[in-house]
Amino acid sequence: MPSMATQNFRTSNGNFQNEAKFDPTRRQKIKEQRKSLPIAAVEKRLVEEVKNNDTLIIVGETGSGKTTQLPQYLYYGGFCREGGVIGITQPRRVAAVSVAKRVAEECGVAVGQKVGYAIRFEDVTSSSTMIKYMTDGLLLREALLDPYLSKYSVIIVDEAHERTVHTDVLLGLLKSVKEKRSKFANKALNINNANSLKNGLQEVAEHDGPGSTFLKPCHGKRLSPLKLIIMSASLDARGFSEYFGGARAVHIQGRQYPVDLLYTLQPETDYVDAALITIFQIHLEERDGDILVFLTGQEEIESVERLIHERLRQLPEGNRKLLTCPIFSSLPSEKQNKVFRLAPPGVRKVILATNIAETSVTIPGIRYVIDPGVVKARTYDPDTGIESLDIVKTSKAQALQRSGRAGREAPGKCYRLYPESEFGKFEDSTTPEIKRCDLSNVILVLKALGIDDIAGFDFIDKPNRISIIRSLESLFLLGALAEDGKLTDPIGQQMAKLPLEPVFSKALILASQFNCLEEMLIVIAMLSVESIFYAPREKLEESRTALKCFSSPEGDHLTLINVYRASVEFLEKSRLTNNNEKAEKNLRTWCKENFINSRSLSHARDVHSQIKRNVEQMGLKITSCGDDMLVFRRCLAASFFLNAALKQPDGAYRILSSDLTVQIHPSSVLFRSKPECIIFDRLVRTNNSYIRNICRVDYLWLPELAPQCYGLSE
Ligand SMILES: Nc1ncnc2c1ncn2[C@@H]1O[C@H](COP(=O)(O)OP(=O)(O)OP(=O)(O)O)[C@@H](O)[C@H]1O
Repeated sequence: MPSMATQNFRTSNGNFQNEAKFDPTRRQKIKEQRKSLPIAAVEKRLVEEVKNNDTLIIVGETGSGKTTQLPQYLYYGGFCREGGVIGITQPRRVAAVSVAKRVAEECGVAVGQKVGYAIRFEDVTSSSTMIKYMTDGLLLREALLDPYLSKYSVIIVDEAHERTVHTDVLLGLLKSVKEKRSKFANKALNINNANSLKNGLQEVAEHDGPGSTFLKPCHGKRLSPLKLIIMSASLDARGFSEYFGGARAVHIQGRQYPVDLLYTLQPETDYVDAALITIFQIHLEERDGDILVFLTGQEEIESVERLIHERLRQLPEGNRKLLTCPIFSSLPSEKQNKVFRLAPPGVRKVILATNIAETSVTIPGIRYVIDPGVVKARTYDPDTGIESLDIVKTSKAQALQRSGRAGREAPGKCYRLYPESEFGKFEDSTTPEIKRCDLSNVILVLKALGIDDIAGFDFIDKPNRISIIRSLESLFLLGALAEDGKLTDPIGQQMAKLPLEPVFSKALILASQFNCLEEMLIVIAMLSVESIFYAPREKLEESRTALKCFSSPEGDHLTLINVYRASVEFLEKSRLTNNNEKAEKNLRTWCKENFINSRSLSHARDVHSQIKRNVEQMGLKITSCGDDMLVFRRCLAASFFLNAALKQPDGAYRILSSDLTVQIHPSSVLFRSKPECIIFDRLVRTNNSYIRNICRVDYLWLPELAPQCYGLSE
């Protein structure tokens, strides 16, 4: 075994990362696999292209090796020689984590050494990290602390075709950072002594205008020009090239293995049923290989999982070796990681995934992909200010990405559950998310970066003007923006520092004034994860009885506090007589008995410690309101006032800020009691518009605590 120093790294949430594995046979296999990738043939040319061009657009087939190989080529090509880091952004956490793990393995190091990743609430990097995978949202946050992104020598924006709101904002930001760094480097080249270097820096800062924080290069290093690479398998290279002033675009030819595309003869009326039939058809008729099925959400995935198990029971014993593996964004990462493990020999794995498995990831073993051609996408109605999730058709680019999850280790097949003629009618690419989402968060980040003229920001696609106005309005009402549109000090500045939705950040800041920050930290952590409670259909009554032990007549927020505190109390007691591992195990059993999703709860505990650290760093006072929950509810009303609703004679609710009529979701503890006035956390649209996470408030508190919204006009 080669001797190489390995070290365990602790993540911010205290977990240890995998140690590097040095199985020589596997290393040899990986080495050969890397050599056979289409991108390997053009390694030298690609490095030259990056040397010669400050902005480069790379388009290459799915699986050709862009995400895993290019950063390594650049590393060996000398792009980290002066200590610069190669940063690669991904739209999704699961891709950032799984690709970093793969590349670390290819390099023979433990994750967190030379190769690491950072996602919200989890940083697995160290001072020796030179290749860093991260989500695009995380890089945006880094820009708040280091506006020149000075530690990076190269930034690769991967899967740019997805056009997430973060990718779009990042592209605009990187365009300007790149120009400034080039200007800065040119200036520095012309300057011979330290004094004039200082003047040169001053000049750049003055040119950048008031409010610029770009005076000093960070980390005490000289800034070199930033190399920017935009990458995807399905990119409108021309549009991106134009946006970057005629940037060079290169195409990597060839794919690793062929993928056969199969279409249905007729349109399917029930895609879930069609998916089920196809799963079993493959399972019973096709040779070895795992199946990846794209579905639209957690509920659909869980129901398909149940149906698969039901149908399996009807098959002869020998045909039952089919293992289901769900993956969706609210699933805790340890569970998400399960899909990357190979099934035992002789067992076929069927992965039921949302579009989080659509790009970048390689799931070992996948030979078959089932694509119903639909996806759940964010939509935003600027007239009501309401954001919702709707099921829509995928674009051609998405279909291509989905089929590209097969054919990565061997030839594959993609079953499209629609006729070929339908495919022709799909949009070429997905509508950029920035055109269909609430912009408050983005605006807050841009303002914190000193970009005040939001409408004038150089977006690759401009968002809707009404959406901008609406989001500016809500930030103003939340007290984050002053009348001149600038971030307020300290509220707006503090809100921008927290990696949370603006309303959550505001709630934490207000809670320190209301002396209930301890309670609010718990609530925000619990609201940041999904499905704390689970209610299996076959045990509905039992789960309802369990919930009653925690439920508060005041609503879901207080109920969540009760659950969190009861779990902490249980864990502390258990630790008195057990070691930590056993105590955690006991907690999982306690969760199971109480129909609480132990993984979600553990995720909430991680989020809690992270945001607690954040508010402590900001100097906020963490105190408890004790038994006086009225104070806490008043604080909720003062924060979530934009989500206040009044009961209507028919039992429905009217949202005061938009006049929209909604129903309380059946999962709420207030579903039956239906108080007069409430605030809620989120709206979900299925056949009905439902509000979730609800707390009873007093109608009269609204004009008192949110006069900017509900004050009586004179
Ligand atoms: N975790 C893994 N296990 C096994 N093979 C892997 C793994 N990750 C990558 N590979 C191999 O490396 C190849 C290249 O993957 P990579 O993600 O770099 O491709 P890509 O061009 O970025 O694809 P995409 O456009 O789909 O993101 C895959 O096709 C696969 O053969």
